[in-house]
Amino acid sequence: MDQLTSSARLMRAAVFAARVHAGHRRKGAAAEPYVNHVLEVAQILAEHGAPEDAILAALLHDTVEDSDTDPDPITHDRLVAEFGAEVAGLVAEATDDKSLPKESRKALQVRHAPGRTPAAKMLKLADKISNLRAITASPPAGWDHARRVEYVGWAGRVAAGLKGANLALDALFDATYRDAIAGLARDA
Ligand SMILES: Nc1nc2c(ncn2[C@@H]2O[C@H](COP(=O)(O)OP(=O)(O)O)[C@@H](OP(=O)(O)OP(=O)(O)O)[C@H]2O)c(=O)[nH]1
Repeated sequence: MDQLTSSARLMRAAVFAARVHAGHRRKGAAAEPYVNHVLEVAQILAEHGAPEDAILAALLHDTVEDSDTDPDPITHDRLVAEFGAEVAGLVAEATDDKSLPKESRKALQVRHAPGRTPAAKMLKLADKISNLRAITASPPAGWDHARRVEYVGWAGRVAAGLKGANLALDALFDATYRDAIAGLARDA
């Protein structure tokens, strides 16, 4: 990997993610290809001065979590081999333990946020920015108003523990959160 240019590394990660997520769709009514989300998270980071390893990890951040039932799941060791230990470590920080019940996973995201590394904080904050934008623009089919309110409130509690690593991202989260609240108020 070391001899690749940074744009070659980025494109390698983008293609890797596109292949892993080839059969995945977002939950929103528009059912966008899942890879659109990871590209958006990477774009948010690139536009707000995040380190390159965080941008690569953004492209890859759901590859382990979302391939766990595949015949050939993506493992941490595979990411280390393909993209290096730094990037694989950031993906690991952003990966939920899907063996836990959903309520525990959600509580752990809030509890673990303040102790994440700075690059992982940026990645998770950009992830929440993308998910809040999606809640406003194309809410998951079947999510009633109360469920959207619950999600937005929970995302705000996770984000509170992620702030301080990148002030521009903090400000973008706050603006996105305000838009999400305004959207919920309009729909109430
Ligand atoms: N808002 C939104 N979320 C979607 C969409 N499509 C897929 N998702 C995923 O669904 C999760 C929210 O759905 P929930 O029912 O609350 O949780 P779960 O999928 O983890 O069980 C988000 O997790 P998360 O914990 O917020 O993010 P992550 O840390 O897993 O990436 C996100 O990864 C979409 O169109 N809009």
